[in-house]
Amino acid sequence: MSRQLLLARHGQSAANAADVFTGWSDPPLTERGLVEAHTIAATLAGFDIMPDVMFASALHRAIHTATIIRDDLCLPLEIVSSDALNERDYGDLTGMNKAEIAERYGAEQTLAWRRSWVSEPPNGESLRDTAARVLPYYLREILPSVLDDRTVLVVAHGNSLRALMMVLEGVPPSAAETVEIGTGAIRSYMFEPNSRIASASWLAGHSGVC
Ligand SMILES: O=C(O)[C@H](O)COP(=O)(O)O
Repeated sequence: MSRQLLLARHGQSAANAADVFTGWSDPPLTERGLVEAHTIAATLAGFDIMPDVMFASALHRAIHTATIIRDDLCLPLEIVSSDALNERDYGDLTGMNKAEIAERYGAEQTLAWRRSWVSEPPNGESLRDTAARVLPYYLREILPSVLDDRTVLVVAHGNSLRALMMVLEGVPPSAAETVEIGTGAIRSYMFEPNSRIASASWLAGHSGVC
């Protein structure tokens, strides 16, 4: 009996390394990102955790990270991929350097675009918008597997996972900026049969650079 949900952020991408807003753009993993993906697998193995269901977004950096984890752990699984788990759409900020945007629009506005619950980047999604597409998918596709006594691994993105974590952990919108998941980090939840969360913990650090 397991009922364990694991959320892992993809390894570092080329856009993360260049400090640009990534959003729905589709850069590859860097060398460091590849190492982070292998490290996620090693960490899970170290805890004796073998996922039996795996989800990923439809973006390359998440699918590649999930594939490395699956192959390192020799798991005979198909990775279920969905764009419902994609990164928040950063709209017109996509591809722009984060430090340059902070200089142009100010640190406060940039922080609001990056970390508030309701602030929408121009032509992009707020974190609330991102939650509104992640949560139905979580309730429909992911939670039923967890409650079916599975160990479920979801490989996705900084903001699609933040949105999910906020709801799972009851973090109010006013505290949105306190929730962070770095590249290669793993958040683990154990569930009770009634779908309540019994415990939450980090299996790997959440203080990545991006
Ligand atoms: O899309 C991005 O740029 C990153 O995945 C997350 O960026 P953020 O830390 O600015 O939200």
